[in-house]
Amino acid sequence: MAKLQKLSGNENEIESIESSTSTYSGKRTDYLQWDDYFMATAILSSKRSKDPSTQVGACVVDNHNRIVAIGYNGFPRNCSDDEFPWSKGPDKKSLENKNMYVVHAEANAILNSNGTRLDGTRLYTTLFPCNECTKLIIQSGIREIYYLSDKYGDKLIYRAARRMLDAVGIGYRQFIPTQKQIMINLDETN
Ligand SMILES: Nc1ccn([C@H]2C[C@H](O)[C@@H](COP(=O)(O)O)O2)c(=O)n1
Ligand SMILES: [Zn+2]
Repeated sequence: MAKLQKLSGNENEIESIESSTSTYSGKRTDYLQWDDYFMATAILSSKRSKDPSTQVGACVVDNHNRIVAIGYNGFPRNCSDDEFPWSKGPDKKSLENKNMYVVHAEANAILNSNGTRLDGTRLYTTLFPCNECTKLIIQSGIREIYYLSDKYGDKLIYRAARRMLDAVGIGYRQFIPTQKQIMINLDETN
């Protein structure tokens, strides 16, 4: 609980005000910080993914903190989630391997940007970008990457991704949220 102090009518007397959620001005203090908001948006977007093992979400933000693109991993438009495989099949090269078909979250976000230029923007993604998405990130002008997980970081394609990002000077940083949990009550009315 935050403890605020203000000078009362008697200038020597200090009045203590207990407040948990607002400042003296009345402003809420427990509002969502920008970075948490953008990563939470990426996480929310990942909830749309049908991938049973890894759901990824991505959110692109401009210099004015406006969200300009969002995406999650899924099959291309009109490739049915009920017909294409969501497993990895017998091996990497099998037609039954989802990776033959899935569009990654970061790629979908870039493709969903609706013609908005992405030069100078930041990418918030729940998983570190692979080499293919990194090529798109570089070409689209994204300048900074915040990621939550790097669970495949040792794999060759992710090492290639880092090599490209380092070469072109795109910064990447693991995101540490300021709050662990955000509750969303879809039934909420004010
Ligand atoms: N940066 C990334 C990495 C992977 N994805 C997608 C591709 C798959 O749908 C899933 C990974 O599946 P797993 O190998 O864990 O079974 O995540 C992505 O969108 N962005
Ligand atoms: Zn990718």
